[in-house]
Amino acid sequence: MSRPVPSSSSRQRRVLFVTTEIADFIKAGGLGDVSAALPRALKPTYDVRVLMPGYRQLLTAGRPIVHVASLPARHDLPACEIGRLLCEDGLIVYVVLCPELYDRVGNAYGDELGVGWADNDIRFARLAMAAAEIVNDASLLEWQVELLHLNDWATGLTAGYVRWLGKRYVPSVYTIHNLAYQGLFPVERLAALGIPSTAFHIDGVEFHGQLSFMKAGLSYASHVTTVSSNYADEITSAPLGCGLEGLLKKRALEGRLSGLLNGIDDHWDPRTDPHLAPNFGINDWHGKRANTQRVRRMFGLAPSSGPLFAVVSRLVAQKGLDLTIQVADAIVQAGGQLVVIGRGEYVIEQALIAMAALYPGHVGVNIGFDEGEARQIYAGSDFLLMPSRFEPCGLSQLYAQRFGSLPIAHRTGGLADTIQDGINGLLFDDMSLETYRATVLRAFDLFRATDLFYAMRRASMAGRLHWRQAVIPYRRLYADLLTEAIVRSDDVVTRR
Ligand SMILES: Nc1ncnc2c1ncn2[C@@H]1O[C@H](COP(=O)(O)OP(=O)(O)O[C@H]2O[C@H](CO)[C@@H](O)[C@H](O)[C@H]2O)[C@@H](O)[C@H]1O
Repeated sequence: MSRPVPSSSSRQRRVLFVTTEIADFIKAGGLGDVSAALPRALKPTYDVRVLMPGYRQLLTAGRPIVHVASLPARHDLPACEIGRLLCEDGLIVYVVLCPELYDRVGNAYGDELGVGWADNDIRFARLAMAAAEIVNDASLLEWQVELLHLNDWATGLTAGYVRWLGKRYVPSVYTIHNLAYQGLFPVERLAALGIPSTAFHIDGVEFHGQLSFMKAGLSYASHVTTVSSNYADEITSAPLGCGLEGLLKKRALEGRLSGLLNGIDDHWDPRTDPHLAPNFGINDWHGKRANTQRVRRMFGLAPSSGPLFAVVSRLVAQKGLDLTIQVADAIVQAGGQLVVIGRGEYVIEQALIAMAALYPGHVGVNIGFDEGEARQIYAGSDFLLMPSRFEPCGLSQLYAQRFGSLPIAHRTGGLADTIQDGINGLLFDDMSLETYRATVLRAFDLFRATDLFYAMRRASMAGRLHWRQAVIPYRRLYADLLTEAIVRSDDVVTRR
């Protein structure tokens, strides 16, 4: 309690960014990257602080955590402490300290084998309730939250708790990074989680007879965003609306659904990335080739002058790995090679291992999650395969482009917004094996047309979608919501 809270300019408005991953400490996918980059990009303008669960990865990161507040048990949510951790660059991360819920071996959502924790409703309701309590009681952290920014289903209940417990209106932004994960639980859990039964209706948290954390966020947040404008459009109808298209369409018509494209930050730069040997920039194709040879060695591939294809992915149905497994033969027959790093569903892992066994020396698979290796693969590959069935934004293709690896992707979601066919990658329109295979074979022609290939590589490396630009619409949205809050708070006080 004794450490002084680093002061912020009094003119900066206070934003609590609630998330379940941050790449500094724990990352399961793109949410971890965004949670590390977006609050930092906002910091020059807003006093943004992060709130997240006190996973083992944070407790053992070697950074001091100062206890700043205690919260009582509520319903079946255990009592917890709030700790404050200061990142090296000054970003403040508040940590919900509740060892029985978070101090476990595994990732943010499940055990080492990827099996979701059975008490995830309690785990993430505890996080959401902590956020709402911080919003409600300015004395807790001696820092009055003026705006909440929530991310994905695991934080969705926060918007509900703020409304149910709230003494004042606090505007909230709810960002959908992936609508397919909804956080559905049996209705019988309402009381345990402290959700009023009156909220269990079609305009509240009910989804086909179940409790939906995702829907709490969509129903109660002041504004919903997602991570590309194309995906924002796609989710207002079936099938990508995942059953929530009606509500999302309504939010869109109210002007309360926006697609704000993700960016990438300075850490993703082949000229300086410490994982690469050697570093390289645009036109240093010799340096890039040295990284290709290194990846071949890492995966035990034979020497080759053909193109190297890569996959860096969570291994889930969304990412279309089944199709990539079916084009492996065409890649090898045409003189190419393929490397994969990924972790996820057991069936997909096993199918990839079986694929690698069929093409020794030409296809390599690493079942794992390794940031350094992922970066080496982006740097060493010529093409990144991303036949996603849907893709809210996608960061892998952006990293690949920056590292001079041309993405080959399905024209969907953020992939369509960030890849220009024939300029900085290749796109195919329909999600069929034939079209995908034809596009992969197109890549071989491109690889042989050296001038065009290098021109595209240059274009992809130069086209930087940086968080410095990507943050601008978030700043505007925050400003609009804060202005609107002045009016709404009077209204809420009158209604209560
Ligand atoms: N085996 C492995 N080893 C090391 N690193 C690995 C890895 N597998 C994946 N990664 C890394 O995980 C991240 C993946 O991010 P993406 O945005 O491409 O997809 P994801 O589906 O996780 O994110 C969701 O949220 C983000 C953020 O909004 C959206 O862009 C996206 O469309 C949505 O599905 C990248 O940083 C990638 O390098």
